[in-house]
Amino acid sequence: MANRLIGDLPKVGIRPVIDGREGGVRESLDVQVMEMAKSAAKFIEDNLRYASGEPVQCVIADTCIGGVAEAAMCANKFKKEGVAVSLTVTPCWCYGTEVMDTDPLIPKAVWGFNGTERPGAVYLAAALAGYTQKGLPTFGIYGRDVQDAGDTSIPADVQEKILRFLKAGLAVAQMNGKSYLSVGYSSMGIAGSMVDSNFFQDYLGIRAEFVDSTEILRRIDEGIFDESEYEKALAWTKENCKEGADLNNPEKQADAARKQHEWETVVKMTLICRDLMIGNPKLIEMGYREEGLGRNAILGGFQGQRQWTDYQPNADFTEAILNSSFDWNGIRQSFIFATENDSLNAVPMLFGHLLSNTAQIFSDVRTYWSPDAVKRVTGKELTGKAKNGIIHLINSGSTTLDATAQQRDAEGNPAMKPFWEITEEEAQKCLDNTLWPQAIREYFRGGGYSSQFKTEGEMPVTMSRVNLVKGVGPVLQIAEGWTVKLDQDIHKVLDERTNPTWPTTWFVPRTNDKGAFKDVYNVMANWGANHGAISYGHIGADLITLASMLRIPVSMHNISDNDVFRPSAWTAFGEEKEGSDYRACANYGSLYGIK
Ligand SMILES: C[C@H](O)[C@@H](O)[C@@H](O)C(=O)CO
Ligand SMILES: [Mn+2]
Repeated sequence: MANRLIGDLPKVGIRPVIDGREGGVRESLDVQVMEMAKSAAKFIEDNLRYASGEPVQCVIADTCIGGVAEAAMCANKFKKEGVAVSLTVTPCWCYGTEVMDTDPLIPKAVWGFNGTERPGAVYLAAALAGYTQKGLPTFGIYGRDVQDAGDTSIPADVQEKILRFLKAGLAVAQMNGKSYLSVGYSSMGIAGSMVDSNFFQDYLGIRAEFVDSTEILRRIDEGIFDESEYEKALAWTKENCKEGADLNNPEKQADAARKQHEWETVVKMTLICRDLMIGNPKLIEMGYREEGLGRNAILGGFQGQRQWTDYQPNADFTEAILNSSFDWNGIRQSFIFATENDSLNAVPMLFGHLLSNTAQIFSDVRTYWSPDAVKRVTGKELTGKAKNGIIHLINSGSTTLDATAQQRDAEGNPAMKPFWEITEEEAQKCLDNTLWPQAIREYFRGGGYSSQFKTEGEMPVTMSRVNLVKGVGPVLQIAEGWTVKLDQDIHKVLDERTNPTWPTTWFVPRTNDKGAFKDVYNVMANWGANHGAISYGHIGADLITLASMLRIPVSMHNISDNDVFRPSAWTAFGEEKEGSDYRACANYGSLYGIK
């Protein structure tokens, strides 16, 4: 397990704040306050991991913070230690603005212990008023039930909020300073593939890097890849990636020599795209230092259609393998690599990956199938979760093989797990449940191999998407729901009406009878673009928290109001949560934008 990007992993800073009155009050609290910080740190280190697998690291201030000097000492320590998210904790009254964390770029929360002997919760209210007055949005955490003064346990509702805040805060920190790698540029007029470097820079702290697709040809032609890894990768591919039926018209079918060439090319493309993203020390040894350094890319996309795919094998294999949690080198952290260079779908994939540590599905949000239409074309009824209609998620390339639903959670349910929990057998099953048919040459003149599978199980998932709206900026949409397994007869008829060489996921969003979630049809009708990013698990509430940190308003979601956790200042923008979110995001503006 290793962080493969340049830059240290961001740490969580814990700030124990205290009533600074020495000569009785402070002394009576010092131990308890520091204990609260230590128990928070232990809880965090035991429960959270970075996407690269390491346990999250905490740093605690050297002393409790009773006033501005100790606040400055703490800020100094945090800077040296690489703290990027801060959690202030206290069971007692402290001096609001005197002990605050004033770094505007660090996501921050204050946990005020709900006791009444020493009023932590009343400090919390004073502190949050100060943060709001100074334009430093901060999350307030305060347990529902009063605890006894000596109680060092963390109640469940507080635990949930701490984890939600930190997952989102660490996602903000992990992406900051990294790159989006655009291989090629705009694909078939898809607006999301007209990569907006100002959006990436201002909202995410990510630089957009552009590499023309000819660089891939150069590296293939000049042998700028690790030849020994290529041999290993090709042998592994031959053994583990079974070729599917060639559904091209006979006159369009490639001959065996061409097919062999295409396999070799797509394997080389995979190595090269990965090297472009994160570099490769082997290339440096080979004398290609510039290439070997890579581009520090935490996400990327491949234009493909059409200039590349009209001429060369498509990148479906490359994208699918990079987005999976395993390859010829074994089980590893998945990459985030969008097809059609749809950067606005790569971003929610990155959000999902950093929040859940799992591989992500990229898909066209292709068809809404009503129960009546399914009945008409198959003669059969949709049942179970699917009974009110389904959305067909399908696309060439990019869908992670983890989405075959061959991994199992602790209870034996289908799952997509963080890579360190995936077993060799599970990875093998994902591969065994995938075929690789030749690309349909009417679409892909240069050929290539698409992954073909269906998501064989019911899993909780969350679909999300960023859209850029002129005059507003980015907005995020979120739909929690489930993948569903259809009767094979229904699946076959519906799948064959589309492109049966591609991976299929049947999705049912959770509906609630109102607005965009009135029914399944309305979810599809309200989706802002042709693509969706689908993450394992119900992570909608985490996405909402993350979006608020990045000042990206959420335009559509089906999360219960009780789970919406945003900086306390949002309440000052009105009671109706969607409107207040837009106003708050507009007021604070992008996190990294220089105005
Ligand atoms: C082959 C086609 O051009 C597909 O790539 C197309 O349906 C899309 O995926 C559009 O996003
Ligand atoms: Mn597409």
